[in-house]
Amino acid sequence: MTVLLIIFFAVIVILSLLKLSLRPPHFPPGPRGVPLLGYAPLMPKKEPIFKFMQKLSKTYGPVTGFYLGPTQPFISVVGPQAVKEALHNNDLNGRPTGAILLSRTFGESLGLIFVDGEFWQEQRRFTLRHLRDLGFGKTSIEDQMMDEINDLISEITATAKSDPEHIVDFKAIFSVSVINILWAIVGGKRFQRNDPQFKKLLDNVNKFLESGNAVQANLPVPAFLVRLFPSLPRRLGINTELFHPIQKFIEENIDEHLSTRLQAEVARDFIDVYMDEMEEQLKANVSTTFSKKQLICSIQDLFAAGSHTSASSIGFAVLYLIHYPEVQQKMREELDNVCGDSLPSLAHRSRLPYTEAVLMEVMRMASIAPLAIPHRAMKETQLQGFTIPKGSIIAINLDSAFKDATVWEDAENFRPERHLDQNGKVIKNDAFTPFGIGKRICLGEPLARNTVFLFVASLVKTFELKSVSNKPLPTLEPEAGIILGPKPFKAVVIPRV
Ligand code: HEM
Repeated sequence: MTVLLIIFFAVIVILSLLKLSLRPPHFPPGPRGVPLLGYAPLMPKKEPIFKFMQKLSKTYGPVTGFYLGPTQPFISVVGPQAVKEALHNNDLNGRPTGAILLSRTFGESLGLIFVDGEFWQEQRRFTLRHLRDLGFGKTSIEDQMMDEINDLISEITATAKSDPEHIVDFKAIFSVSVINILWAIVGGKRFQRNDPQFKKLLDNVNKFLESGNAVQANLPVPAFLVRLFPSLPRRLGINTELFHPIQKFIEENIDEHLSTRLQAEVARDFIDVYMDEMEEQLKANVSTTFSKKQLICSIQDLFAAGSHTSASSIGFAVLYLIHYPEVQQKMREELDNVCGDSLPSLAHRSRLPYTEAVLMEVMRMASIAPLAIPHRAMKETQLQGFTIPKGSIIAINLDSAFKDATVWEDAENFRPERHLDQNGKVIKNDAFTPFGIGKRICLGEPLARNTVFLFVASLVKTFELKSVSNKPLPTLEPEAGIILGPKPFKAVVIPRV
């Protein structure tokens, strides 16, 4: 083993020296790193990576290139034009396959997020089709959403009433509601808001997404080292062990589905649909991408991508509305005019342009997925006139497009009106792509949009949300991480009569 390690390190020293001096022709400009480790050790530890990359672009331009470790090219894409070009370039549709990331999924390329090629296409197409059939983004799931919203409203009302100042703690309050909507489609079950086991699982997802960064996750650590030292990803800031209890929970649910499924019974949810397909393909004896492990990892990905993102968006909306009470009031007036005495529904949505504009502005300002999810060059390709080598990791800075001064007037200010034309109709700016664009666009976009709309609109219709008197306004600065969430905050909640 010692000999193996010495040979391994000798090879990477040589490769590193070669790479640092010999960048491929037309490689994007960027900083040089140190031998062996590339630019990784020079990256800031405290500053958010997406902000640091925006700073680099001021020196090197919209496409910056450097090496992580001795052999891994890393490309940072900043600004609306470069971001759009990168997202539409199908050669950049791959995902990183490094051993650190794979340790999330049993050391294999499984799931929906960190897979690519034909495997990804088949699994994504199947998942999207069946989640849609089961209610994703459709009004058929609206009743379920409204149950969750009513449940949340009851809890917030009870908490506000039990406090003499009507103060409610908004820490992690939305996650269970949001995941219950997803889980109704995937696993056909609902969890109690205070179920400690379920809360712990969601907490693990949040911890994972709030730790680590796009650079550490892609350090080119060889798989044998991760196998030898399973805690290595955690030590490098990517705590993939947090997913172990989630995988166990998902597997138990799949087993329960198998044991309770009656012959000829129609599929109850996504787990049933998936297991049916798997069985059929196994019976037909064809080579298949379907497996129980893949189902566990797909559900894990839906969990990871779907809970913290939607919950953070709702949390940020509440936070911005506390900071901008006049916006909150204007939104409430529109909701009262259009919805009368009832809670907002999806049918009202097209008649609520101001509410829509507020939600768009929250997503622009909060920019919860500032670097999208890293892409990978499937083959050598061109971006903004530069050559991107095969295998490069691409960090696409969505946040930079949301704040670009050439596209947005007073970009740093919260101003929902910017999303409306003179007639008060919603307008869509090309640079505003919170769910990404192109083939890798967010798989949960319709569900997320409906969820965030119904929750925020219902909260504003039901409550007046205010800052706590004699306390500074809660910060709008996000909790750092791969996905940005609001820092824990409290607000005064006055139920409207
Ligand atoms: C407000 C909430 C959400 C936002 C802002 C958001 C944003 C994003 C973004 C920016 C990407 C990466 C696009 C790229 O790499 O180019 C993504 C991917 C993804 N999202 Fe979402 N998302 C949200 C909610 C959800 C929900 C609710 C689900 C599932 C239930 C979901 C599932 C996924 C999946 C599976 C991917 C990977 C798609 C692929 O690689 O093919 N997301 N999302």
